[in-house]
Amino acid sequence: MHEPSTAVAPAIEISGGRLSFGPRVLWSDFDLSVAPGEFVAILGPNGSGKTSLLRTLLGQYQLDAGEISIGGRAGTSRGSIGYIPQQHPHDEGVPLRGRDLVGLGVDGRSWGIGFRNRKQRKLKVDLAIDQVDARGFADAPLGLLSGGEQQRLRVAQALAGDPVVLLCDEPLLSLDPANQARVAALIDRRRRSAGTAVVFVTHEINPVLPYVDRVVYLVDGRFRIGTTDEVMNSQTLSELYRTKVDVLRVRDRLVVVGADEAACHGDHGHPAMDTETA
Ligand SMILES: Nc1ncnc2c1ncn2[C@@H]1O[C@H](COP(=O)(O)OP(=O)(O)OP(=O)(O)O)[C@@H](O)[C@H]1O
Repeated sequence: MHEPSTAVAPAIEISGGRLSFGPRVLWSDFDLSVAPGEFVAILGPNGSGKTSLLRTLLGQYQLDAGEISIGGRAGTSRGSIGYIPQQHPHDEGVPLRGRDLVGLGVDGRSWGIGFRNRKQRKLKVDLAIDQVDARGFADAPLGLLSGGEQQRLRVAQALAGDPVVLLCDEPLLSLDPANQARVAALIDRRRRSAGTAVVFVTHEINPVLPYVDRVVYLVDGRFRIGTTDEVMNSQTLSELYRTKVDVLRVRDRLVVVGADEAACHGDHGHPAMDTETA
């Protein structure tokens, strides 16, 4: 497991956080401190508030109560956060090259238009492209690239601004297993080399299992935060889902049995995790 540093300010600190929409409280009394370089997976059934947690960190949703700081500074500051969305293929007609997409991540950091800054901008873009091994296709039109190639460029875009925190919203969805492994490894490499804290929303923990330091598991207003072993066990998930859930380790994968049914029959309305088919 990655050893988080204790000497520096947390990359993310949420204390006493509460978020609700009308009468629905997604979570309250939520305390989470994420160290630089730490990899935190956010799990839970559909509608449990995973994306809303990311949106709160992005400053798009305001807490009803509690406080957030990023990199030791109160509030959320867009410049210190990188964001990787779900994989959505770009249309073939999109008039952007991969390099242009990555450049948008650099421009978010307010580079000027002078000659020197143009040169620095190009260096930054090249570096980000190299970090995801995308030099071979970065100049091709985005719409002609595979889903995995596009997603690697989105990782580069999110990292181009040297963020303190990298927020990932199911970035492996609809990628094939080889590309899932590749994108997950890229994110892991970055947090180890640059101390970027990673908050990774996912329905499927297995592709990131080797990298996860801690899990935040949300179910219907309840949550548990701990190491993978502390959270991903039969007792803890049965308590969270309020029904019998079994967590089995099969080779190097986790198989969760019973959570899908619990989510379908509970208030959540949709299946929870697809690890049963893992
Ligand atoms: N802006 C909003 N206004 C009202 N309700 C919202 C808003 N954003 C989210 N919600 C509600 O909050 C709940 C949690 O949504 P959220 O998208 O965070 O869940 P999730 O765990 O990410 O789900 P999924 O796995 O389906 O992506 C849902 O019931 C959703 O309808």
